[in-house]
Amino acid sequence: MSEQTSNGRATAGDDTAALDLSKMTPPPEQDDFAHLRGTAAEEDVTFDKEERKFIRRRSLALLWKASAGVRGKLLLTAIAVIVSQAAQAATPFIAGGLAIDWGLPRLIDGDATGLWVPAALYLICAVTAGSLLYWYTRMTAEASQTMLYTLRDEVFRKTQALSLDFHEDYTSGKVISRQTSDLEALRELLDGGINQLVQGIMFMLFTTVYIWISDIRSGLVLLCAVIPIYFLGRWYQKNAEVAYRRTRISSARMIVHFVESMTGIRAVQAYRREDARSRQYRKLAKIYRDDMVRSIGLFGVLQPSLMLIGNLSVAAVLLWGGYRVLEGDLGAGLLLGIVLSTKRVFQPLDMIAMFYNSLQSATAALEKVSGLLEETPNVRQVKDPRRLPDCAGEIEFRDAEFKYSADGPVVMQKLDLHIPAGQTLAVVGRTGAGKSTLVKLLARFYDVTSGSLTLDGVELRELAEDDHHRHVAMVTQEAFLFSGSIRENIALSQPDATDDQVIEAAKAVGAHEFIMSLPEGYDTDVNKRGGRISAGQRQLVSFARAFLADPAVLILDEATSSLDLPSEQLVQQGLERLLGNRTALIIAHRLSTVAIADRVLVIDEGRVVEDGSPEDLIAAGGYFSKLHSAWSATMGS
Ligand SMILES: Nc1ncnc2c1ncn2[C@@H]1O[C@H](COP(=O)(O)OP(=O)(O)OP(=O)(O)O)[C@@H](O)[C@H]1O
Repeated sequence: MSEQTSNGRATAGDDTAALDLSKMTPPPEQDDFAHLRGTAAEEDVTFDKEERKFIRRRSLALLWKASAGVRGKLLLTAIAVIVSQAAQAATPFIAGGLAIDWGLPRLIDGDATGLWVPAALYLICAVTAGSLLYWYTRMTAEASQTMLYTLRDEVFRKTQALSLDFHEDYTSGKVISRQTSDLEALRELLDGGINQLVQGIMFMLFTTVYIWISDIRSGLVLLCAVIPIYFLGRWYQKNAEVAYRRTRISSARMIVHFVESMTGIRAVQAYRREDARSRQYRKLAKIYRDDMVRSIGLFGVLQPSLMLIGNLSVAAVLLWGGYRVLEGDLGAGLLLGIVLSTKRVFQPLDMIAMFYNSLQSATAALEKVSGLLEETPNVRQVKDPRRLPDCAGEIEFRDAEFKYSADGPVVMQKLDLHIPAGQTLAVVGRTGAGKSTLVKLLARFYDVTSGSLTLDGVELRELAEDDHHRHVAMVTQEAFLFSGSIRENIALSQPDATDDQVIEAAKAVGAHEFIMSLPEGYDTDVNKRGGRISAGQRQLVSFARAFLADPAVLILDEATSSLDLPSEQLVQQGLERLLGNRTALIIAHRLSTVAIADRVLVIDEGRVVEDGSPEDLIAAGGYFSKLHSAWSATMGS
């Protein structure tokens, strides 16, 4: 099917989807966590132990997969961080223990080694730490940006691939929130966080080791500090996990509301809903603000508490060490080194706490992103699809039934319908009758729930996706135009089309004249001033697009009253030229369209209630006959 209906669905054998977590999902009957799969539990805030484990595993699996191309780099970075931090942690001991206790007496005796040995060692450590810092900062940036690129790409690919039913529930606002604010939270973690963490831990580790080697009793003081730090960490983790999950949910709700208000700006302004929408937005923004304040508040407790523990430890080391210096048990230089190190050993805690903070935020974001990537499209291509190189356009529904969801109502009752190749079929019926559902099945936005639907005798769900794309095109009511020139918009279905082919298609549907009257003709940008075109002109561009695609079957969701009479006539002529001798299904809202149809199908409550030529149905005096009279009356005929 041509682009206009294409939702780029994923195929079963799609290997480019390296991060597609749905491939790891067991069949539902063997799945203990079916209720957490995909985006199902996205709005939940608390989980039991097993559920949390499952969600964490899924998030880590995603990170692991996203790191596939950069694991070597990450390992090298880790080694560089370790060496650099070891060098940096050694400097207070070179300045203290080595320079003062060992070097100074020698220097006083006139021995220059007392000066240059500590100086050279200090220089080596400083240069090593500095140059490695430069190198691993770059490496981390490269690795983290590569991972984010992979994730961004995958979120885009996945959301495009998911079937229409998913998007009808999930809304574009949520997708935008996943793609922007969630990935941004991850960026913060990957960009600086991990680096800081390894750096901090290593620095603390080496400094602690140096302190232990230099003086075991001061080391013991440090060990005591670990106990309150451990409990503080546990407390923070438990509370921050829930708090940050809440912020992801409230942030997504805020973005959804924003996107809806902006995409529906015409309706908002037409119905004067600006104030109401603003009020609602303010309410959601306030919830988000409060959630953020709560999570930052937790961090506000963590950070000063860590600082307090650090300062108390320094005081204890200084006090105890000072007494021992007085007793001649400890060198003054060494005490200086130990105190300096003890003070420094707690410095990275600040950084680690920050990391922990961004980790909690990123974990909550990762949970959502990994859930999205675990979703499976309902409409998929089978493993060995059937090919249909040439298509006449014969369509057959046999015993076909359809429900939008397993527990929902039957929207299309057992349908038997044969549409011979080349026939123009107008589908009419009251609102909610099931007209769009019928054509959506043919466009394969959904698969029939039972029975069969074939194109030239080939079951649609077995048909190769590209063949379906080529043979079936849908022109939607909205006639969506993408940013770019008119030429690009027409050539959307056939990017390799020559300029002559594009012009020929435009001429065929009667769009050439108005295009030539635009400031830059076919090169006019549809989103720029002067490039803005009317609803009828949009329809003509989309007809030209469909004409160029040259499908065997054309589906048309006809525009309703948005057209004035001259535009309607223009569009009508374009439509007739577009139809040619293709098979066409038109959801008809106009008398003129019904007049050119070979056959009319009246649908009511998911059933075909009338089926025949327009003349026969008018003569029969049923629903169509009444509709026809009503339409004729409004046309003044
Ligand atoms: N995505 C969906 N999920 C669940 N039910 C749906 C969905 N889309 C449509 N329906 C239901 O299916 C029925 C048929 O809808 P459909 O859109 O096919 O009607 P229609 O004849 O095209 O109406 P209209 O002329 O107003 O566009 C309606 O009862 C509608 O509520």
